[in-house]
Amino acid sequence: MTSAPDTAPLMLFNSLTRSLEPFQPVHAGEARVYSCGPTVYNYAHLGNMRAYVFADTLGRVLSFKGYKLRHIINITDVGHLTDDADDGEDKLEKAAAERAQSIWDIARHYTEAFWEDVRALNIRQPAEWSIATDYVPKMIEFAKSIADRHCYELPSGLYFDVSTVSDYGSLARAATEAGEGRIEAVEGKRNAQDFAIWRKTPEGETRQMEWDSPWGKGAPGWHLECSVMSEALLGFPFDIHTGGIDHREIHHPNEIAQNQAFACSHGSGARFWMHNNFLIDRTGKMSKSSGEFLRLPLLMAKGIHPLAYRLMCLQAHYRSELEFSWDNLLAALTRLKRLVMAVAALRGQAEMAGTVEHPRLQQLLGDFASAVSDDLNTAKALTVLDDVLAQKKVDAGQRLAAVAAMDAVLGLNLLALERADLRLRPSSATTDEVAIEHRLKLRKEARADKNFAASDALRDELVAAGVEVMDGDPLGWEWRIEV
Ligand SMILES: Nc1ncnc2c1ncn2[C@@H]1O[C@H](COP(=O)(O)OP(=O)(O)OP(=O)(O)O)[C@@H](O)[C@H]1O
Ligand SMILES: [Zn+2]
Repeated sequence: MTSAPDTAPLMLFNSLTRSLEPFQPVHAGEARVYSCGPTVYNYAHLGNMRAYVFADTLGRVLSFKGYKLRHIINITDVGHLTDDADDGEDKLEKAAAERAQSIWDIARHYTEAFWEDVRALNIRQPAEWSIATDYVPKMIEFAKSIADRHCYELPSGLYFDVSTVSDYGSLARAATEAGEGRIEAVEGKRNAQDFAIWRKTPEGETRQMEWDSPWGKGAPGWHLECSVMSEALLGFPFDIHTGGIDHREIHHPNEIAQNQAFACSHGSGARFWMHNNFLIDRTGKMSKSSGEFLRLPLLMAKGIHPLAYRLMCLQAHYRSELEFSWDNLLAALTRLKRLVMAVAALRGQAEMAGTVEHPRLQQLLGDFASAVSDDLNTAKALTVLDDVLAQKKVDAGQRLAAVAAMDAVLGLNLLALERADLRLRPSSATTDEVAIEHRLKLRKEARADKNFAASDALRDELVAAGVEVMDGDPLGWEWRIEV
């Protein structure tokens, strides 16, 4: 392994100022990052996972730049309504009622499914997964401390008065104009954008999840949760708060308002607010509410390795919309296979990673560092990796060291994967590895006997079972992926 000759300052796009700013840590040598986590009422779709590939890449870049990373991702198991503003029902209560199941079972099931996707995408474990329901007592304390000066009570809950903080909604920019009408008209609200930080259980009803509070039985508001967990685990101000770009409009402005109220001397609570753009498909933003949506396990069932999706994300800039298409994904899979084969070949040539001394490689490491330091330009960084692999004349051990340093940022697991690991069996396949190897052996014998009719028939059988025979390729065969 080696450290990069890295002099480029880390520039990150701050949604607060809509500009690139140099990263200066609040605590010397450390980077504290909070990412809004999934609402666990359903499976995460590929779009949701883009948000965590982005947050993970950011964390990896911060580690690469030498900061000691403390990353928190929360799990929202209460409080997120079917509309991001104050409209609708709690997403988890709704799912539980529809399926006649306990909320706790639903939350556990989807949390575990989410964690599987996280592992499959080689997203590093955060320092903590903070579970919202574990923090309710702290949420009540937080709300109590700001209630007198910033909140008022209505029959439906405790509301935050957004006129009590300066510049409410400046993160969203358009919030004031778009604000009217985007929020359920609750009788007695002082401003259209005021939001519930505590929702009382309506008289005569019981909720599966409810807690006692000074404002009666009820549940916390979603925005309150992230303010409280980020403060409790990272302290105000911390360095970077991340989320999908939809959060720039309501959720994060509301978090900021609460943070301002709680700790007025620390501004918005975080120095940087960073947002990934959407994964879209032909119908627009991929979302759970839209019924059919793509999940990572579906890709795997089709025989596509999950890291091909990670690579597809890295090929685009996190602030650009990324259109999902099977062609795009299959192209990423092909690129991943090439990378894996090239690195496996290097591993075959070098016993172990050496130290990067070759000037060309040092220069490429510098280019890589500049690319990722330029607001996480992973697309460019990937082309630098290609360049390293193309330096056929340079010592393999040194190249391997450079690849290792780069893959620590890209997270493609290039030092461990073999091309055969990418050969995922599609669930539609009607044969297995043992039967395939057996047929290939028979086919080899038939060819040795010059029995080409038999050899062709065996090949056709394999094709019919979803297997491509690759004469001349060391791997010998591959699953055919039909999408
Ligand atoms: N299509 C998308 N592309 C990229 N990020 C997304 C997309 N949709 C949601 N996100 C982000 O995914 C993260 C997790 O979102 P969450 O689980 O709260 O989803 P949701 O809002 O309940 O569902 P929906 O997918 O219907 O919007 C958030 O940071 C959110 O901004
Ligand atoms: Zn949040």
